[in-house]
Amino acid sequence: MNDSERDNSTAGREGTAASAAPCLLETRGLTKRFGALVASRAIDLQVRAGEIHAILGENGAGKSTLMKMLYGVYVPDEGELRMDGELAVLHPPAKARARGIGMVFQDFRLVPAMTVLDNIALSSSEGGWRMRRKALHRRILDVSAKYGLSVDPEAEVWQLDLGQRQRLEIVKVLLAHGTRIIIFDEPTSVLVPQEVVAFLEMLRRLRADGYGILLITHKIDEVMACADRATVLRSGAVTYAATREEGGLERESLIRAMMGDKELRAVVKARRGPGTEGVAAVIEAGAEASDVANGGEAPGRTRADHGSAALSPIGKTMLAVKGGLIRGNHGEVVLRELELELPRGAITGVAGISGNGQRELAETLFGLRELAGGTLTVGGRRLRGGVRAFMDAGVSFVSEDPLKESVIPGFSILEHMVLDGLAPQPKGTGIDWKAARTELDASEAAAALALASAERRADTLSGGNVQRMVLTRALLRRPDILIISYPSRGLDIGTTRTIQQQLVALAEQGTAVLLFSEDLGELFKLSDRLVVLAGQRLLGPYAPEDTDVRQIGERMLKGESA
Ligand SMILES: Nc1ncnc2c1ncn2[C@@H]1O[C@H](COP(=O)(O)OP(=O)(O)OP(=O)(O)O)[C@@H](O)[C@H]1O
Repeated sequence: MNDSERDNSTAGREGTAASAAPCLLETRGLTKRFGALVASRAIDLQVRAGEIHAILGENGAGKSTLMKMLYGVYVPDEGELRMDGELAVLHPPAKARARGIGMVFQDFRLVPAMTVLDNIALSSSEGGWRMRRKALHRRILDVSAKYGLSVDPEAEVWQLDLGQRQRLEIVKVLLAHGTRIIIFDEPTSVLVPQEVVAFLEMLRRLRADGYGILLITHKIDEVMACADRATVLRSGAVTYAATREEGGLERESLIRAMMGDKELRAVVKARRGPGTEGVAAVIEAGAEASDVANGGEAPGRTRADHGSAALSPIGKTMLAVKGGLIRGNHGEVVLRELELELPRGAITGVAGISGNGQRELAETLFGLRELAGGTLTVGGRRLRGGVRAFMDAGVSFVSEDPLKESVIPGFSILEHMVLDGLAPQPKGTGIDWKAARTELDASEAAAALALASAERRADTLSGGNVQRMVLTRALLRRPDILIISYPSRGLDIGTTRTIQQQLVALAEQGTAVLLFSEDLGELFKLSDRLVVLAGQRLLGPYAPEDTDVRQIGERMLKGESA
C-alpha cells in the first residue's frame, strides 16, 4: 500500500457521503482587514454535520482570524455568514455560542484555583448551578466516558497537565447548550504522541455523532488520518479546497497549496529520509505521531557526524546539576536526585509527558527558580538564582509559552530585540535604534526565520510569528547554553524545518542545547543524547542510537520501572 492509499483508507470514515450531510455553517466572500493588511480575503467555506474540516496554512496565513469571525470575536468587514442557510450575526462570541458554535482555544480559558466542575459551572449560562452540582457531576462523567475524555470533576485545575486541561475545555464545550460546531485551534500542539492518537479517535466519535468539526492544524498526518474536507489558506485567501470523497486530500497537493512549489521540493526531498545533503535533507516535516502510535522505528538522526558512541563526551560540560531538588509553586517536590550535564556542542533532548517537571526544570536552569537542594554550576561556577546572573553566564531561554511570557504589549519587534538579544551601542542617553535596526536586518537568524518587519507591534503578530520572534532573539545572542522549550510548537512545516536546522547549526558552533519537545520524532532527529522526565526523576542520558521511540515512550509512562 502506498502512502496515499494508506492515508485514504485510515480516515476511519463511516456512514453517509460527506457532501450529503446538511450544511451547518457557510461563509461567502468573508473578508477581514487590519489596517492595510487583508487577513481574510473573500473566503467561501462550508461546515457540514458529521464532517471533520481541516484548515491549513502557514504562520500568518489567516487561520485564526477566520475562526475568530466564525466564533464571533471579529466582525467581518465584508461577506456573509449563514447558519442553516439563513443569514446570521455571530458577534459577540455569546451569540455564536448561543447558535451552537464552540471553540477550544490553544490558551485555555480556565481558572486554575477552581475544580473542573466549578470551571464548567462557571461557563454555564444557566443560573442556579449550585443546586445542580450533583447533576453536573454526573453529566461531566457521562460525556467524558462517551468520548473517552477521562476528566475528574473534582480535580483542581492547577494540578492538571496540558492534555487534561484540553480535555476539560472539550467537555465544557460539549456541555454547553446546543453545541453543533466545534472549532479546535491547533489542538495537538499541546499533546504528547500517545495523547494525539486518543484525540483523533475522539474527533471521529464526535463526527459519528453529527458534530461539525473545524480543525486548525499544521500537521499533514492528522489531516490525512481524519479529515473529510480541507481548506488551505495562504496570505488570507483560499488556495485549495477539497474533499476526501473526491480524492482531493493528498499530502503533496496540501503542502503545495500551503507553501508554493519552491518550498515543496525541499520538503519532499526531506521526507525521503537521510540522504546526501546534510541536515537540511534529513529533517522531515511535521510531527510523526503515527511513528509512536504504530510502535514505529526511530526516525533517522541528523547528527550522524558524532558517531555511534554518542554518550562519549562531545565537549566539556557547560552546565551541571548535582543532587538537585526542584520544588513546584506550592512547595511540592517536582524533581529529586537530579543529575544533569549539558556538554558543549551537543543537543540534549528532554522527553516526558507534559507536567512532569519540564517547566520547573527549564526555569531552574535559567535562574527563574532556585534549586531547593544540590548544586548548579555554569561554566564551572556555582550559581544560585537570579536571571541576570544566568544571562551573564551565557544562558538563553525560550519559554514554553512565549505569547504569555515574552510579549510586552505595545512594544515593537525591534524593542523586544533590544531588551534582549541585540546589544546596540548607546547613543547619548538613549539607544542607537538605527544601528539596532541595521543589525537586526543583517542577522542571519532573522532572515532564516522570515521575521516580520521590525516595526510591527509584537502583540498583533500571529502565534507562529511571535514564536519566530522569540526564536530569532535566542539565536541572535549566540548563547553558550540554550534552554529551549517546544521550539516548533505552532510553527508551520517550513519554519519548523528552519528552526531545527538553526538549532543543529548552533550546537555545531559549540552551544550546549537543552531541548524540550513533545514530538519524539523531533527529539530523535536532533538530539545527541536523550533524557526522560517521569515520576520526579530525570532518567538517562540515553544514546538515541541505542534506544527507540517505543522504549522512550515506555519510560515516559512508567518511569524507572520501564
Ligand atoms: N489584531 C490584529 N491586528 C493586526 N494584525 C493582525 C491582528 N491579528 C492578526 N493580524 C495579522 O493578520 C495575519 C493573519 O494572522 P492569523 O493570526 O490569522 O494567522 P494564522 O494563520 O492563525 O497564523 P499562526 O499559524 O501563526 O497562528 C497576520 O499577518 C497577523 O499578523
